[in-house]
Amino acid sequence: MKPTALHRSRYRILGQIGQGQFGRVYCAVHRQTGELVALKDLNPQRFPTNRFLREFSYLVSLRHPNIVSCRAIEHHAKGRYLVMDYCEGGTLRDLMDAQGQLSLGYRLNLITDILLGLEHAHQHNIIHCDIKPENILLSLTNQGWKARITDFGISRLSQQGAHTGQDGGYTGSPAYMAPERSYGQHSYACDLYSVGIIIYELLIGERPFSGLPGDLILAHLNQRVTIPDTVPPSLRTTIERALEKLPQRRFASAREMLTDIRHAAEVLELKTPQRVFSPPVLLGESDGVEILGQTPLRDAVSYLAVEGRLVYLGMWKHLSCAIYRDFNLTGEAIAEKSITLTDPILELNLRPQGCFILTRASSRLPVEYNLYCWRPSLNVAGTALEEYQVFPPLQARQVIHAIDVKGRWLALASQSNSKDRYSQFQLLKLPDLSPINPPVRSPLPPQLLTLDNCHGLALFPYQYHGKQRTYFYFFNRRGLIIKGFSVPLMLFSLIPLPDSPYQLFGIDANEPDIAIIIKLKPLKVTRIALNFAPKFILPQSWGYILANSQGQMMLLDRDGFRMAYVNLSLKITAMVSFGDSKLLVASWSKGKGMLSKLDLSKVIDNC
Ligand SMILES: Nc1ncnc2c1ncn2[C@@H]1O[C@H](COP(=O)(O)OP(=O)(O)OP(=O)(O)O)[C@@H](O)[C@H]1O
Repeated sequence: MKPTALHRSRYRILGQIGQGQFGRVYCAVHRQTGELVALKDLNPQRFPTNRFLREFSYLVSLRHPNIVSCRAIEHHAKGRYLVMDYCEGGTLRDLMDAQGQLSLGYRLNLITDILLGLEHAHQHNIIHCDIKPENILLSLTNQGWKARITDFGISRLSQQGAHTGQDGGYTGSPAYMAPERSYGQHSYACDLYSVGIIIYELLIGERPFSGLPGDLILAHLNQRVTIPDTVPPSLRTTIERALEKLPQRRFASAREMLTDIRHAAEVLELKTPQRVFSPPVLLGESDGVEILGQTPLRDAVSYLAVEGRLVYLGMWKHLSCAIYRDFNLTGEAIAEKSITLTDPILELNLRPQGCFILTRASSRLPVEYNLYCWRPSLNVAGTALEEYQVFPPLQARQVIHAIDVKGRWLALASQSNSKDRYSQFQLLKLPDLSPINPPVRSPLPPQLLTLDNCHGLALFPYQYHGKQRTYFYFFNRRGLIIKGFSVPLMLFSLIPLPDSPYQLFGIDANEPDIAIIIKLKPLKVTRIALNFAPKFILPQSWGYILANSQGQMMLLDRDGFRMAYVNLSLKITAMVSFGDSKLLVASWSKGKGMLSKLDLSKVIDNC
């Protein structure tokens, strides 16, 4: 249940991100500035005031890019929140668990971030006492992830010295706990030991010791750390020194450990900035793709769309619709209809009313956009019929549009003149195009998209002073624009998942072989390394089909985990999915075209 007092607060809650021992954590956006924050709801019954004040006092005194800062306390009817910087990438644990293999340089960058944050805390006499991947959050930057330390709930001031029993039982995590912690000693070296375990885990893929808490404590005290030969020698010595049993034998400070890591990176000739991920290992060609049928094509098809048993094929100014016997598109088409438009096709959108076609006449001035709705059908006698609607022309230099999922309204941003980067943004009722709201002046968004039948999204990617961000503005069906938030990425086009439209998929414009999944409520960003830059992105109920024009195809599940890599060996010009696991692929090679009907179910079942 959302806390009611927040409705009147400066923040609008986007969703719950997590649940700690002491209360829930929400992702919220500042209503005026669009800044994202995490609101940590600290239940006064479960979170003692002394612990709350301790965490708060530590956090406000620590201002560093690698520490999650606390900005304020927000009081509400049932308690209080810590207002904190929001980290959209989740925890380091999430990144370690994700399938994408982080490049070595990038893993060292993350360690560097943690040590920079720790150095700052130690300079303020604060020992964190619970460094572990779950307490390292990730913020998105133009260069990738930035690691930031959080959760100073059991931290201590270094002057507090060695004593036990004041933590109320919150003594840290045994897997990352330095040996001396088990007999109540705290020093900066404890935190460096925990970083040593994280390095071990990041490089080797598992922790040096495992077992129940008691076994772990004994292992930290007595067991030798064995480091596999795969670890480069320069990093082996770093780990050995960080994991020394005696604190005085470890690095003297976070700065010293940092220098050591940087030296190791130099020895290994790891250049910065590093790619985030190593290219994924190809999963091999799959012979699981079944060809259900192939039909020759006369032209190179640029648009393909399927609605029930209707298949639309678009090329230049021509659109044809093949009508099949059933939804599996079995056999040959039983009827066909086609139209030739005055101008080239720019976009096709299937809605319950039919196929909305946007064309652009750039050879005439002023440039004219035309919207049509075309609906072929079959009568009981088996004759193909058609209904056709032409909307009034839109004269503008550039038009960006999105049609509501039920085809009841159209969001339109039109720019009349190239010197003016602003556009008129308006919602129009369909089918008569009567205005819903007076036009609003806004920069021209490269993409408008509808999320559900009441809400849409406008994307505004910007670049200034070398920094890049994409702003998300939401609008409702009455044309009211709600300022959203921004992410430090250049995104020009996002695709919603059909049954979960608040999950968007896109490609980082700066790294075209990195896919981005953005969950909007609450905001969570995932980056996925691909083997290629996809040209075709087909969202499915189970995940995503990605392909390039050379026929390389990758299947991802809904969270971006790689399921399969397939080489279709086709020069693809257009593709569309139908059913839950079937594809229609239009290809063109050496003057010959082919429409292939493929079944991916075996590939999907094998994943
Ligand atoms: N500033 C933040 N930005 C983004 N996500 C956050 C932020 N703070 C916390 N979270 C998310 O909320 C979850 C819960 O965090 P919280 O700090 O309350 O609990 P915890 O670390 O799991 O446990 P504990 O109660 O022991 O501190 C975390 O796992 C993390 O994913």
